[in-house]
Amino acid sequence: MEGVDHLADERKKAEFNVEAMKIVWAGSQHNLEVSNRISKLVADDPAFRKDDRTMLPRKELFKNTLRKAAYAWKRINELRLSEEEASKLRFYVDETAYTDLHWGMFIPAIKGQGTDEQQRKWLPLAYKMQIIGCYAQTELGHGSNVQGLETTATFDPHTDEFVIHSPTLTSSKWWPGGLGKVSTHAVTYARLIIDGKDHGVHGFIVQLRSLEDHRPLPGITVGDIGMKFGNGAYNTMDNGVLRFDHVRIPRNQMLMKVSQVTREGKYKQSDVPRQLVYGTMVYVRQRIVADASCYLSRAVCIATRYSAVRRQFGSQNGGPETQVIDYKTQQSRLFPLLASAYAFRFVGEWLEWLYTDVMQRLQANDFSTLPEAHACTAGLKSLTTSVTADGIEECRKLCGGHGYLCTSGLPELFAVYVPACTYEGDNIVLLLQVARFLMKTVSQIGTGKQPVGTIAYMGRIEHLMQCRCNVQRGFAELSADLVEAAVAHCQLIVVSKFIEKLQQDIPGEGVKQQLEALCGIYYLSLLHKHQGDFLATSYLTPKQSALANDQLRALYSKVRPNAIALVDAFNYSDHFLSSILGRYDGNVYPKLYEAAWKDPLNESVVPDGYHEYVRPLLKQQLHTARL
Ligand SMILES: CCCCCCCCCCCCCCCCCC(=O)SCCNC(=O)CCNC(=O)[C@H](O)C(C)(C)COP(=O)(O)OP(=O)(O)OC[C@H]1O[C@@H](n2cnc3c(N)ncnc32)[C@H](O)[C@@H]1OP(=O)(O)O
Ligand SMILES: Cc1cc2nc3c(=O)[nH]c(=O)nc-3n(C[C@H](O)[C@H](O)[C@H](O)COP(=O)(O)OP(=O)(O)OC[C@H]3O[C@@H](n4cnc5c(N)ncnc54)[C@H](O)[C@@H]3O)c2cc1C
Repeated sequence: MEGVDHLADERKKAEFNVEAMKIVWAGSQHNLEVSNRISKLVADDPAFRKDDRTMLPRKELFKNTLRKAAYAWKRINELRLSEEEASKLRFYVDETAYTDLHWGMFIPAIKGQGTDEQQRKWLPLAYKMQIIGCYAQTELGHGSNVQGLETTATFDPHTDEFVIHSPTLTSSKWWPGGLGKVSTHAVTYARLIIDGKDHGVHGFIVQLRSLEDHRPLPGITVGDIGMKFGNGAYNTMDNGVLRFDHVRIPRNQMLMKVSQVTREGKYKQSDVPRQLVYGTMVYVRQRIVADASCYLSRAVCIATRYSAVRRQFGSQNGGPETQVIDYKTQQSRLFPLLASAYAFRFVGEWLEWLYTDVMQRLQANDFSTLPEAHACTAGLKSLTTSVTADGIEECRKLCGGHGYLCTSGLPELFAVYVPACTYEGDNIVLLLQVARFLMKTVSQIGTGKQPVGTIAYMGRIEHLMQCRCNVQRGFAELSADLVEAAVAHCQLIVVSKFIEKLQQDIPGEGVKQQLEALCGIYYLSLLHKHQGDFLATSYLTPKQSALANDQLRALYSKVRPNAIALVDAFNYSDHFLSSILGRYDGNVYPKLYEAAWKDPLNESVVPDGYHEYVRPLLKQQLHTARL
């Protein structure tokens, strides 16, 4: 029935102040107010409709994305939205687009690696979208191994230019989002060659297309790399291929904050670590961690609401069947994901703080925390995206058969999210970076250097102090185990940041108690999952392990009556969730039934193709039957 809240009884069970929890989730009262206002703006505007996305053919889908991006930009200007509001608007429009790379990577790359003069020249154009940019690093032959990139930028002292060239097929740029059909410019990563000497990979601003007719400039071959996984999903993005045939750009289009090339062709390195060339990746990894909780919470919200609506078995004396959320097996799969969504929210907040702190230190030429920032952003990006991608798939299974329908919202959510495990650094490659950082720390403990920050605990582990380890020896051989150690290190960061959050003043009746329960579920479910390791290393006795498991089950019971309210606190509109199973009012069955009839296949009773392909078969059977 329309207008009836089928989850009303569930909402009445809540033992905490949901409005106060919304503030905790949003980060502040201000953030909540902005989110409410902007999400309503988007949801109320039919131009931002997205329920047809999985049905559109690629060309139509892509054109539709261009239309939405242009319309969003128009609204941002008409309403004079602040940068914060504009990025919220793009978030609620909820459609991956070339603008993600323009705002998320092209502009940050110029800000982070361009000189003041370069920023003054390029940023105003980019901010007004008078040029549109992408981040062209990955090639057909190399993505993870950035030092292995093959595109060249050769300095020509006669003309004071760089010649950008793709010497091999494998040097073709391959994957950059926004490149395929839209970008006019790209921050392009290429090997700097001066006088025959290779100075490694550097960033260059290269114009790709005419600002008049959008055709590729001479020497440029550019296009889209083709359909990707899933319907709708990431196919709204024009991931591209790009080749350069001796394309000339002025010398001042090399991004020169980290290193410079003079008019005479001298290569100069600033007094800053070379790794700052990778700075944009560190920034985006941090953003991806901050976003992981949004994707996971969205899937968890759908699965939790539907689990309260869905009933299977257990009817007593003709009464209603059991809500599937009451099965302990459902709880043991769902509640750790609910807890992870909150945990990732808080670690994301902390990482944002860490990143800001590192940037401030860099301004003051203090590079001491850069290795930790790299390890934390790389490791947490890997951990949170892996758990989130697996978690979305688990939520689909938690919704049974209906979870497989596109109208559940889960298939597209998974398809759009799962590449996060690969882009911005393959998750295993990133964990190997964390492992390297940990091994380096161990090797330094023996020399008396006291670890600080997220690795301070290593200084308190007795047997590590006796370790004498060489970072390279045995690293490759033991890399699979080291990756496990890196994951455990990142899990520890997440747990400790959750606990630190609980030490803060958290207003609102019952809010802190719910967060304490979720924190317990987060670490006890990890402990349960890895109990073999804890038992094998004698960090736990079998008795302690059993007690921990009892405690975990008790926490599931504690969270159960609050589950719906805990996902309501994410504050997602039905428009944003885009899921019949996750509807706020729980009115699932009539809406599923209604939606089926809207499928294009049901536009005619007899399908296209019947007369060519089905009818002849039936006729043949009639003929055979008569024989
Ligand atoms: C729809 C969903 C959206 C989510 C929304 C998010 C919102 C944001 C908006 C933006 C949207 C973006 C969407 C995403 C698009 C994807 C874009 C890409 O994939 S772009 C392409 C992304 N591509 C990739 O991510 C490629 C991944 N590969 C790499 O990053 C590198 O090749 C490498 C790190 C693996 C190795 O590098 P190599 O040079 O061989 O280095 P060595 O191993 O030899 O180590 C030498 C030393 O360097 C140190 N160090 C290393 N890195 C850093 C750092 N960053 N810093 C500091 N230090 C660093 C290292 O610790 C070591 O130190 P030490 O021990 O000597 O003291
Ligand atoms: C949707 C999407 C959007 C993207 N957007 C952009 C973009 O805007 N700009 C851009 O420049 N790039 C972009 N990329 C490219 C992306 O950054 C790379 O695909 C990513 O960095 C992984 O690199 P790869 O493809 O070379 O993987 P590979 O390195 O070839 O990985 C293949 C396998 O090898 C393993 N492996 C690799 N190296 C090691 C090692 N040292 N030790 C152990 N195992 C290893 C990996 O774990 C993986 O299992 C995008 C990719 C995708 C999927």
